[in-house]
Amino acid sequence: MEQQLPAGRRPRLVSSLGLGQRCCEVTLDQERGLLAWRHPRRGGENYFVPTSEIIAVEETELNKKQRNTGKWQKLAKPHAFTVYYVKKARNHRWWCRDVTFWCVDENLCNQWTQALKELLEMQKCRPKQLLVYINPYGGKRQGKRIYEQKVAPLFSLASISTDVVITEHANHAKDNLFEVNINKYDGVVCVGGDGMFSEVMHGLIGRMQKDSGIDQNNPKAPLVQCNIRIGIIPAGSTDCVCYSTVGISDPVTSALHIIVGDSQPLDVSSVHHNNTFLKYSVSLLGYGFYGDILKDSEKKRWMGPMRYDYSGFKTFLSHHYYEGTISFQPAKHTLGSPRDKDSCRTGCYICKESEQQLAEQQKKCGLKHEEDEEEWKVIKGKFLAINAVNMSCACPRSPKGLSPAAHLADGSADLILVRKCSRFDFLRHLVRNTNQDDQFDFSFVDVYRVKSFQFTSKLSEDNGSNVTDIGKKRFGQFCRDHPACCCNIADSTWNCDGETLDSSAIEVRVHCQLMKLFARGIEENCKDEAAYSHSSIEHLL
Ligand SMILES: CCCCCCCCCCCCC/C=C/[C@@H](O)[C@H](COP(=O)(O)O)NC(C)=O
Ligand SMILES: Nc1ncnc2c1ncn2[C@@H]1O[C@H](COP(=O)(O)OP(=O)(O)O)[C@@H](O)[C@H]1O
Ligand SMILES: [Ca+2]
Repeated sequence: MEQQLPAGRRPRLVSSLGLGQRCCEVTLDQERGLLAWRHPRRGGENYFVPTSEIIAVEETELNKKQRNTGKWQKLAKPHAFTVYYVKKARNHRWWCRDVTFWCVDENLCNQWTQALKELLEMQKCRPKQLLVYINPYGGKRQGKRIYEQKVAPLFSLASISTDVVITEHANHAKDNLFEVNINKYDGVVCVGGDGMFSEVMHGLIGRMQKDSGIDQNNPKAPLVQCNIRIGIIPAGSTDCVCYSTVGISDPVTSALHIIVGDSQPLDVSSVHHNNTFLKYSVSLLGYGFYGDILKDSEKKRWMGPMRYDYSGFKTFLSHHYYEGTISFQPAKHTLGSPRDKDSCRTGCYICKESEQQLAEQQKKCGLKHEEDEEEWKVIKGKFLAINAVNMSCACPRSPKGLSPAAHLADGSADLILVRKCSRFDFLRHLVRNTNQDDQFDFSFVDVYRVKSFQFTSKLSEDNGSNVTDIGKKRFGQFCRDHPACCCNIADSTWNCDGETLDSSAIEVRVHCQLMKLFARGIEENCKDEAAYSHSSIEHLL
């Protein structure tokens, strides 16, 4: 073994270790945090693992078969250690892989495990204690099984302790988050869909505001950032928040992002009606099409995730449009636009720029909210859908999302207005949400990047403040003068991250980076990475 100690640098371990039946050179560059080896078989394939992506290191006993076939078998009892690490596969999927190295020198083996364990200790962003909420009824009702079989073993491998709550009713997790000793935890994990995530987020953000004496009912209140990260183990029907922040909805991939302690800030919109707080939203706030789908699908929960296809088809055929006024403040602070060709990726410079602006603003005004005199744009019209998205809203049904260029943490939302058009045209727009074509390239679709907006339906304007009750009573009635015109005189419902809102008149404000997830955004495709790892290993070995 060779130890090089250039002045001011941490050592680098280079050893010839056993791997299976052969020998291979293994390098640990402690300064750069890289573990590398060349596989003696598999065509001499190079392996390159950043220590930030090592899950655990364990001393191991080689089993009898391994021992008997090893070339050192007759010399002495070998000593071995196993490294568990993240293996990146296609489509942003991560696996947990392991490799066992051995040698006859016990000291050498200890030196390796010590060095690796010390490097793992230095990863300060990794969680040690997590609070886990499982919705046993989300999606295909597999939440408990998914957690127990796929996630819990990984957490225990990574020495993470957990307190697990299996929810017994809706709002169980949210209410519980107001009572627990939250400072005990490095993060909260939710196992379920977007609705379950929304519940946990409301618990955490609400708890934060309560502890800081902030009144959530004040739409202008400067909210306190929530530094306890949330991890999402996807086990729901749409899993859009997970898919849009990780690139795939896969429980193992998400568990690994939690273990390595990733952090992804997220914009959160607050939704108010008449100075009353209604909800927060991180993904979709949808009126018209997506609101009607959700409302109809709630009655069909027994169908599982299929309910959205059924209700989607039904809602498409009904072709209702809604009249109303939407006013918004364009987001002038951010560098991007909704028609950009590039999308938000890990380390996104547009989101970083917003983070800097936020820090400067907080330095200047502390928690005080700056009075915002910026212009409002007003649009009146008949809409089939009004969608406000804080992130792309990519999900397995719509792989590039409802707004492919939306950013996770730039302090803005994309407001998509789909005006009244023919069924055929609307279908063309919908289909483009599911393929590579541009869903905004239609005369009846407008998209704006905004930092706040308000909506009032024509019905609320006509009836004054007690609109919601009237709207509810009239739901399902149609314009008497034109029975075939699909003009619905009732209101639609807002779909707020998979939950319905009780009011159609709403006031929405985007809060830049109000919370954080155990994620890193979507990574660029791995081709460049492979080239990088190849050159690095050439240099190392
Ligand atoms: C007739 C053809 C319809 C085609 C539509 C294709 C586009 C589908 C894009 C869906 C974007 C969903 C954004 C996320 C919404 C979730 O918050 C919400 C709740 O998800 P959950 O059930 O809690 O996982 N799901 C739905 C469908 O409203
Ligand atoms: N034990 C429970 N029983 C009934 N509803 C629950 C329970 N736990 C959570 N919920 C609620 O179920 C709703 C949907 O859950 P979610 O996990 O998002 O599944 P899905 O993606 O299928 O909609 C959430 O709004 C959540 O508040
Ligand atoms: Ca955003």
